[in-house]
Amino acid sequence: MTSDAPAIPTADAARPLLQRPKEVADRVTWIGALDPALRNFDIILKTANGTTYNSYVVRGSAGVAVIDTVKQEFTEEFFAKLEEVVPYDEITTLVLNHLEPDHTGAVPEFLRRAPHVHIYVSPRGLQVLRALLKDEFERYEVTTVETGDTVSLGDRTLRFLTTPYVHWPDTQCTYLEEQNLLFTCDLLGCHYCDARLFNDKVGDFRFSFEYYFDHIMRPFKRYVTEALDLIEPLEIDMIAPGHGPVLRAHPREYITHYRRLITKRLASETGAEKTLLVFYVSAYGATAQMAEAITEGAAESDDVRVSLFDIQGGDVTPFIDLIEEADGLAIGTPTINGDAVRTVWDLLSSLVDIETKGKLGAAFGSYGWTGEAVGMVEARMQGLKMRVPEQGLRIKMHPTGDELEDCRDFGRRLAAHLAGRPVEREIDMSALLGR
Ligand SMILES: Cc1cc2nc3c(=O)[nH]c(=O)nc-3n(C[C@H](O)[C@H](O)[C@H](O)COP(=O)(O)O)c2cc1C
Repeated sequence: MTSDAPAIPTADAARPLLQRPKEVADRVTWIGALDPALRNFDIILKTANGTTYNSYVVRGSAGVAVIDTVKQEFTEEFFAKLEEVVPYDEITTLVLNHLEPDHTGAVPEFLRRAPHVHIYVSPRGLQVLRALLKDEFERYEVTTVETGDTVSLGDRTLRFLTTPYVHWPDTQCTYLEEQNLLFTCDLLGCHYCDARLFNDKVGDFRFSFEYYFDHIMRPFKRYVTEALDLIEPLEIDMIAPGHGPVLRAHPREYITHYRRLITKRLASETGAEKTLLVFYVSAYGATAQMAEAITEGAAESDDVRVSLFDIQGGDVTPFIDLIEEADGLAIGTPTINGDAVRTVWDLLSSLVDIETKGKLGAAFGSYGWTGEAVGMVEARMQGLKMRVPEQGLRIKMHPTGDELEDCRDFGRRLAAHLAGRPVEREIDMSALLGR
């Protein structure tokens, strides 16, 4: 063997990349876990590339902080990495940017091993931490922090930024001042597992980044905007999220891209100020007739643009962008076996991805004898915090000529609600006269 022959790898060195800690910046070390086989996250997300649970150690001259931990099943792997980087008695600080179990699974055991650490969470995080630790909570020193609060590690300073609802109420970001490094937890993260870790080294994760935004951040756009307002003025050399690649190449591009995703709007050709979408399903055409008459009535006003869609048996996901931008939503369904039709439930359940609070909602449909479906759709709309100003319109079997006129009136009233005009109602003289 010549002297320059490759060294025989030791068992340690043979461990796959990132079964070891990895330095991401000067005295900042990644000690997270890779989960390449994961195909479904939080029940709701597809994770074709698996994910990572990112945790970091920051070493200062007078203290060592651990930022977030990992999902419970990766606890041992996490401790193996942590112990390579720092002995427990040197750790002074535990920062929990977000208390969701995928970042706090190792926290109870971590605190048993390092009970002396000082924990920093947001005020809302405190409630979740209490629920996580139960009786053990009282044993630990916990401080709540808000935007502008700092913790000194000697020659390193952690500054906190409260960023609620991205995507849990408790979320915060932590900024390592001396290195312009922002720990964002779920914000600007994504489910993408690649042991090369850095955004300039891993495969193409753009799809995962947008998919994560669409399903995790999009329902909270208002809050994400506030969070971006808070972090944008910072000098940022690196963004270290809780999932997916560490963003060291062009980190600000990712913030800009979030802005683009938040403000994305479809092109509109009309000058109408408000939009109403009418969706329906219909087995025998009765609800379809109602939908057409409602559309006709609503479309009489110039200030509301009305669109009609038959969604029977179809995939509803293409409508989500449209619904997000619409001001109002009317949904028609017959009652079939005491329920609304499945496609209507699909549509309603897919609305969790967008903000529906305050949008106008209305339900209508034909029925034969019990007619529960309309009330169910209304209840769901109310559950989504939509404004439901008109009682749902139900018609027994196929509508008569008069009933079709009722549908047009219903449409006219929906348009008036949307445009902020006075809502005219026909006065029921027989009711007034007590007949
Ligand atoms: C399979 C089936 C089940 C039904 N179940 C109910 C029911 O539980 N309650 C009810 O009020 N009407 C029920 N109906 C009656 C329909 O709601 C009624 O025919 C309605 O007019 C259909 O509207 P469409 O033409 O828009 O589909 C049922 C109809 C079918 C075909």
